[in-house]
Amino acid sequence: MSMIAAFYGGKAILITGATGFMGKVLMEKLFRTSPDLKVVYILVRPKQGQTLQQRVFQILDSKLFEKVKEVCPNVHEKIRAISADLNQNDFAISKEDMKELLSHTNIIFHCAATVRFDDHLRHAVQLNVTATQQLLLMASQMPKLEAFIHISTAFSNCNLKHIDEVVYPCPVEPKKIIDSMEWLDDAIIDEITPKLIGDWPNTYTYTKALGEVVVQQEGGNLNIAIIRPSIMGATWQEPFPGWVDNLNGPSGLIIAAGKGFLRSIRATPMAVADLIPADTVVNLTLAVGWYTAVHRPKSTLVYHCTSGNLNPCNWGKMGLQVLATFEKIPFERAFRRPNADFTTNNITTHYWNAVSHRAPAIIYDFYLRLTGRKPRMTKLMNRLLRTLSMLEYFVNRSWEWSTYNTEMLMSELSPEDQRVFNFDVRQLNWLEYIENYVLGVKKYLLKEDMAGIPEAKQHLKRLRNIHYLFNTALFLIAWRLLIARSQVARNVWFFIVSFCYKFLSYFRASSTLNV
Ligand SMILES: CCCCCCCCCCCCCCCCCCCCCCCCCCCC(=O)SCCNC(=O)CCNC(=O)[C@H](O)C(C)(C)COP(=O)(O)OP(=O)(O)OC[C@H]1O[C@@H](n2cnc3c(N)ncnc32)[C@H](O)[C@@H]1OP(=O)(O)O
Ligand SMILES: NC(=O)C1=CN([C@@H]2O[C@H](COP(=O)(O)OP(=O)(O)OC[C@H]3O[C@@H](n4cnc5c(N)ncnc54)[C@H](OP(=O)(O)O)[C@@H]3O)[C@@H](O)[C@H]2O)C=CC1
Repeated sequence: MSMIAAFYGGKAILITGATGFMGKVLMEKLFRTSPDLKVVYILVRPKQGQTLQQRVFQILDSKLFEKVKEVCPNVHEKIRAISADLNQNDFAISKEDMKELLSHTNIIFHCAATVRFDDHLRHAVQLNVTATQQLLLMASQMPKLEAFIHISTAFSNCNLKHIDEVVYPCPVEPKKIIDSMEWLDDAIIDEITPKLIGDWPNTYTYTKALGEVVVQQEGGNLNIAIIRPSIMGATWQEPFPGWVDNLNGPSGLIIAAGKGFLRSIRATPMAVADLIPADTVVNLTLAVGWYTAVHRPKSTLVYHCTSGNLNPCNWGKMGLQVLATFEKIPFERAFRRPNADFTTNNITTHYWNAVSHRAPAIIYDFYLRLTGRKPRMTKLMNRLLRTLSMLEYFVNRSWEWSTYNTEMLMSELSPEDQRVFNFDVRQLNWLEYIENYVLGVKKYLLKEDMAGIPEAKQHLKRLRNIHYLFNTALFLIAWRLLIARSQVARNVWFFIVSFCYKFLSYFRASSTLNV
């Protein structure tokens, strides 16, 4: 019997960010392994055109929850969606709901965050720092609370090269940042943002670092742990391989490459691609929840959920495997044949962006205009280039994350828990994982049917022929223009033609002799 699964039985669990990528995988695993848990409270913000219940049903109706519905048929009764907006005071939770949360909650998993790299500092601070502070305050009023698990990111200290499992101080105290956001106007915040974030690459990683400091400073007597996942990718094994439902991290780029839009990316092939499957993160998170509640460590422990130091894979290997998978499992209606490459300096990056990204987009938009349709490719391409420029920081550097706490926790688990809540990335076969990831992107993100693969392959063959035809025509036109203008080119041309003629004459003469 799994001790961790048994621990969550009968518990009231509060999850923020349950409608997000990690939150869904976390809920799924909780219900599948501890169907006898008491209730899962989820803080959900109302979305235009969707009630809270509709949002919950949409999640439960997805393929991700198929197994859960078998082991926990009354799962919908155990999820209690609470209307909440983490941007508001007291999260805009009603008095009755707040009372219920405060009096019942046993464990908190704080996953909600803004993960946008380019978010305005005010918004990023509000969600990633102030909301964390407010949640801690709520937690301190929960008499039955056993553990508070805060999800951060391994990149919260990406301004360092070697990162230990400790909370690092920030140059400006989070409290001062929170205060200043209250009275500074947007224009001034825009102006001081680069100075404030200093050597952090974006507001996301900076505010996640501030969030950790808040957790450490304001955790009081709570049993707290911080988990730092690296780049969360599709599921590895559970509930099935390849599940993914948003475009963050590599997923968006896999689509862009598979559809033929992405032709080159500025990346260092040998840099470590620190991907971590979402189910691995969730297994560690649940194990940490158990350990923190049962063993009550004296200080706040930080757990790195990374792959680089235990089972490293680099971007070169990952990119090649992604491309190899497109050969077997192509995406439908590709714009061009998937064929991307890495560039390593500014000049080649600009060159390939112009030749392989912007030029085809302009040509295609021209064609759309000619055929009376609305041009859209240039806009899409500009968006892709903007995304690439934001991700570049992470694919041209390597970091070392120590994993002492994570390894310690692994050794604390019973063999059964090590199996059921497996977070040992040494067992991960990257090539297999990446193939399943690409397949998952096709099935769950693009919603493409596997039956369409032969047609997709045919389409790619047509694109290849068009590509050859286009290149040949381009070469002939260029050559013709060159010959018209340059004596040297003419001489080369006559030399080639006479050489070919002589070769053919010789070949014909020798074949006649043989007869
Ligand atoms: C020697 C060998 C050579 C071999 C060569 C082989 C080369 C092969 C290459 C092939 C394949 C490539 C695969 C591997 C490459 C991997 C690169 C991976 C990079 C990973 C970097 C991760 C960084 C990790 C940091 C920390 C991790 C975390 O803690 S948090 C999670 C990370 N957060 C994110 O990823 C969020 C990023 N997104 C944003 O910040 C914003 O969305 C944006 C700034 C990118 C865009 O903002 P914008 O306002 O313009 O748009 P938005 O409103 O958000 O969306 C508009 C439309 O664009 C779609 N969208 C959104 N995000 C993405 C995305 N990441 N990629 C693509 N498209 C995206 C969105 O859905 C919208 O679409 P519509 O609804 O249709 O309008
Ligand atoms: N994805 C990754 O690669 C990594 C993620 N992380 C961390 O893991 C955690 C989960 O990330 P992930 O699941 O990918 O993120 P998602 O963007 O998929 O999910 C974010 C969640 O936060 C919720 N949320 C955002 N704003 C509010 C608000 N104002 N009020 C209430 N809820 C809100 C979202 O709700 P809604 O559905 O309404 O938008 C959603 O449920 C985050 O803390 C992130 O920093 C760490 C490392 C890597």
